[in-house]
Amino acid sequence: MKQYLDLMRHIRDCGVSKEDRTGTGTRSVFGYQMRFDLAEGFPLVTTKKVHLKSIIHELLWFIRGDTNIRYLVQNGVNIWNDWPFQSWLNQTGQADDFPMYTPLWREQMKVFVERIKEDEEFASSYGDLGPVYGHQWRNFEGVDQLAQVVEDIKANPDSRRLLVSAWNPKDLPVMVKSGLPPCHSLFQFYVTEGRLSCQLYQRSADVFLGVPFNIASYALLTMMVAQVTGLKPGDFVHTFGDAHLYSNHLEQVEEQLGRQPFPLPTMAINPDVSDLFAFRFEDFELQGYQAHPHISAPVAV
Ligand SMILES: Nc1nc(=O)c2c([nH]1)NC[C@@H]1CN(c3ccc(C(=O)N[C@@H](CCC(=O)O)C(=O)O)cc3)CN21
Ligand SMILES: O=c1ccn([C@H]2C[C@H](O)[C@@H](COP(=O)(O)O)O2)c(=O)[nH]1
Repeated sequence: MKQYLDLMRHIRDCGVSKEDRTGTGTRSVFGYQMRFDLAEGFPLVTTKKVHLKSIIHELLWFIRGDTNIRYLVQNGVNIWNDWPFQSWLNQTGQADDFPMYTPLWREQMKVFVERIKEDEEFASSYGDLGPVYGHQWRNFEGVDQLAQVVEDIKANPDSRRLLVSAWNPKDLPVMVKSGLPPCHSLFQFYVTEGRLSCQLYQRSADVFLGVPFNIASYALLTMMVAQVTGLKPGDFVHTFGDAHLYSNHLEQVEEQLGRQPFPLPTMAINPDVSDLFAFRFEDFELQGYQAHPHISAPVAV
């Protein structure tokens, strides 16, 4: 994963200091590109341990067209909880009693997550993130973009129009209110010599926390779409708008840059699945993943 370490080093050395919505402060560059040949292994960061389970469940959740955190928390994935939790505290007048990230806040988060798991009605009132990725991929103003692009790849592999957009300007105001406007905003497929490549445009990237997830997620999506269209996985090209390191991640970045990457693992996918919408968690097996210990960092909200 030299590409990823190079990106972190590039931002550290060439980035400029930039304020941001969360008030945390960043070092940032505008415009950058990485490329991963999926035949060389599965691009999961090895210089810190990355929790792949969350990535697979999140991707399956997007593909289902789901936008409620209930599926995620029922599968032990907690990466999307902060936003609905905080918004529940705000809506129910509890925000002052549970200041963000205090031990009390964390305790109350557990209460919230348990209710999401157990109480379907509560989950539908407070667990929904609004029309985020899953919604736009499967139902962008009534269009199932994901089903359509799979059919288009099969029928017309030379097409230069194989795009899926999560960026729906009409839905932006409501996304801003109940979650976040999409960071991985648009992706395009490309077929040549029996190989399927995918390029993602990511408008905004938290390079330490979010990007290892984003790379693995799109690499996996590319492999899945390749399998169901009878192609071999090609390159995953990752293009960035505002690529940043949060100022409270800089020590963690140094620690990671001091580590030697391990060889990439491989991803085995159940070869019997031929429908993109039929994949289950059990269909994926990561093999030979060797990684340095996990490094934790606060997520900017
Ligand atoms: N500031 C910010 N960065 C992000 O990466 C991000 C957002 N906001 N908002 C929406 C989603 C949610 N994503 C997240 C949220 C949390 C983690 C996180 O805390 N990761 C830890 C633990 C992961 C685990 O529980 O397995 C990590 O060390 O990677 C990662 C990505 C990516 N996105
Ligand atoms: O998949 C994701 C989702 C989010 N992020 C990061 C990028 C930014 O740091 C924040 C979003 O804040 P905005 O002000 O809306 O840009 O989340 C990511 O890296 N990957």
